[in-house]
Amino acid sequence: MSPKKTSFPKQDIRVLLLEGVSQTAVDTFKAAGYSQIDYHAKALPEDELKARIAEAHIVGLRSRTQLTAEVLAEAKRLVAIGCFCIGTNQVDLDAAEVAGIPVFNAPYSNTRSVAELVVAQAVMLMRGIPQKNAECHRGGWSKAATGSHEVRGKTLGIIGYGHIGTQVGVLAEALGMRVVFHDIETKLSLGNARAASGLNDLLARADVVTLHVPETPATKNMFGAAQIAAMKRGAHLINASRGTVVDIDALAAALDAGHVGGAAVDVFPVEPKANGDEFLSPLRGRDNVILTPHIGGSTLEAQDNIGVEVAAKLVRYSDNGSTLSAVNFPEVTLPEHEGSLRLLHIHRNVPGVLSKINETFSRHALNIDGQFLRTDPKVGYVVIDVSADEAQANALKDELAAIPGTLRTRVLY
Ligand SMILES: NC(=O)C1=CN([C@@H]2O[C@H](COP(=O)(O)OP(=O)(O)OC[C@H]3O[C@@H](n4cnc5c(N)ncnc54)[C@H](O)[C@@H]3O)[C@@H](O)[C@H]2O)C=CC1
Ligand SMILES: O=C(O)C(=O)COP(=O)(O)O
Repeated sequence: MSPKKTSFPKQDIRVLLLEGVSQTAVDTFKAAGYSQIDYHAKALPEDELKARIAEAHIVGLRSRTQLTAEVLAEAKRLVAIGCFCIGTNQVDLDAAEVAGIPVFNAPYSNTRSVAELVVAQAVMLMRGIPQKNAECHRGGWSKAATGSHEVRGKTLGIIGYGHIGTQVGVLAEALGMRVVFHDIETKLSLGNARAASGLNDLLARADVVTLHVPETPATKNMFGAAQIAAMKRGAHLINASRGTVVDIDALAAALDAGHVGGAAVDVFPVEPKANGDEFLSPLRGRDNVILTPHIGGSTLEAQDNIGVEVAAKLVRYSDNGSTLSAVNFPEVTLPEHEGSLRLLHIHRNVPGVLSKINETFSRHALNIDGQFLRTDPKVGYVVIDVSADEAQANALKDELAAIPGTLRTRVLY
């Protein structure tokens, strides 16, 4: 990537990186000419987050930092947000959109890491290894096959058959498991996996149930006492999706009652804010539960790939205006604009804005080399490549900024 000049000099663009995102992200920004990088190994307390985000043009975070509407209200200069992970539920996506801020994530880079962990957990749970491990640590020794099973020939039920769920299915089939899945969308089955006829059908059949849905209003507490009761007695539950998806008290009760044979849980309704803070959960202290501190995607391979993927998307937006793969914003894929200046105009999607933009251009009688427009119900994003010098482009930018409904304007040289 060759450093390109933007209306706002690159050396003044401040990049705030939180939660110890990979060094590959820093390297990607630096290689693209961004030198002002404020790097933090941890999430920041809210007060400090507000103070730092007020100065930032680009922010990168993982799943812990909550970018609420209140925090975003402080982010007066912010042009883009990068979630260096898959989930984007920690960001108020609507508030970001109406502030004219696209949000990017890494939809694939850590999926394999989660899938490997989940399949390993299925094997461990079916063998009763968590209990045997705990017993040995206490000096116990109980060599027996009771309650210990191969996964071969057993049924894995996958709820949410997306990027992670499908990979879990493929790996599980390689171990000889039967795979059934449930999704709200019609999905192409990979291998011999089969769609269940509904969630209850899956629960009635599965020896191990694993959740891979995003956090949405519909998935909050979607796995409660009724769903747990519908599982086969002694079946195991794995949750590496989001902590809010499972009613954790209902799970604890079902484990105590022996209805659920074991569980592996990586995500929790409330997670400690920082390493070293106490982890509180009703699931603590049970030998048949594998507890992990939200590390499903935390492998060096995944983190390095995510660093490059998300930083490259942020650089591309900052340098070129492309919003390809933004999760909350009209998506525009843009060619390079050699020989033209590029004006970006983000506005509320209300009647009359486009005609005012076009009037502005016709007043200046400049040659338009390219025009790109995408809208969604809330926001319109117009990109105009124009043969103009810097002074003309800046004059145009000021006029565009004055159009009622404008959220943001930028010029890319
Ligand atoms: N533990 C960890 O460290 C990690 C956790 N995750 C979590 O895993 C989630 C899933 O990741 P991907 O597979 O990449 O997402 P994805 O978007 O590719 O797949 C999610 C699937 O769930 C389905 N779905 C949505 N609502 C549903 C519902 N109510 N019932 C059944 N299916 C439903 C969707 O149609 C989609 O097929 C992420 O959103 C994130 O929250 C992701 C990476 C790491
Ligand atoms: O990718 C996700 O959605 C995850 O849950 C991983 O989050 P993290 O980057 O480990 O904070």
